[in-house]
Amino acid sequence: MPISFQGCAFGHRRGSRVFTRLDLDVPAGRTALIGPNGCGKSTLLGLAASALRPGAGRVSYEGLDPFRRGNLARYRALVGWMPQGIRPLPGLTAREQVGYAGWLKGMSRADAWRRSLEALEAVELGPLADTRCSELSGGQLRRVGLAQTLVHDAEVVLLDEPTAGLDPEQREKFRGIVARIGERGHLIVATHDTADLARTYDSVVLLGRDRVRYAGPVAGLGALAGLGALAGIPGFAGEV
Ligand SMILES: Nc1ncnc2c1ncn2[C@@H]1O[C@H](COP(=O)(O)OP(=O)(O)OP(=O)(O)O)[C@@H](O)[C@H]1O
Repeated sequence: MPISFQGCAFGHRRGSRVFTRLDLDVPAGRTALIGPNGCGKSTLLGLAASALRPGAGRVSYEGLDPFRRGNLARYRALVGWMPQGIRPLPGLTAREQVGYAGWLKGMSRADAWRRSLEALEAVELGPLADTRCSELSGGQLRRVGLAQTLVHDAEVVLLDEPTAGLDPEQREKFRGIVARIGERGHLIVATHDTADLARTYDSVVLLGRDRVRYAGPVAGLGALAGLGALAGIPGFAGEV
């Protein structure tokens, strides 16, 4: 199991809890994380990325707990995270921004620089490597964000709504890139883009308020759709 949540409690503010006791083994391979607005998808990814620390319980990747002494840097080198809202760093080109992300993850400057171009090529942005990020479109900037998570060869890639706000053409391109990333390691993608889940993902985790309603193969979601359990998930067309 790539990422495991054991009895996790978390609230962004004192007195409010997104999770009171989350138990979840995220399936291996490509997993879509779906659920209604505000159910905690971004929070779950933030916990998986070790950007958020559970108030109780633990999150681990193959047994590695990021908050155990001395583990944090190693954990973050293994787990890449693309949060919502990638911002261009002032004055930096796409390659510089991606290389900087690699350096922050502990790569040498030379390795980060070399790998940054490969990561940009993996997201089909090689030709724009020397363009300033501030001049890129929203979809292109999202791909820079994706390259930032790939630059250090993470074994698990977490993407928070990577296709939100993209036009259908860019969305389709993104799906292809996501499918290729899934071939190299584990991938967990929070998404409202639920059309055609079976084409892009192996498994689905359906989150409800403070609980996991389903975790398993995409095909198993069909039965839930029949029970109306998917009502209220924006964009969910019913068919998977
Ligand atoms: N920084 C924050 N401070 C306080 N509350 C927060 C913060 N971030 C999220 N929340 C609250 O935590 C809950 C879960 O939010 P989260 O963003 O994880 O849900 P989500 O499923 O990703 O939502 P969406 O589908 O709308 O992106 C919501 O009630 C939200 O209002």
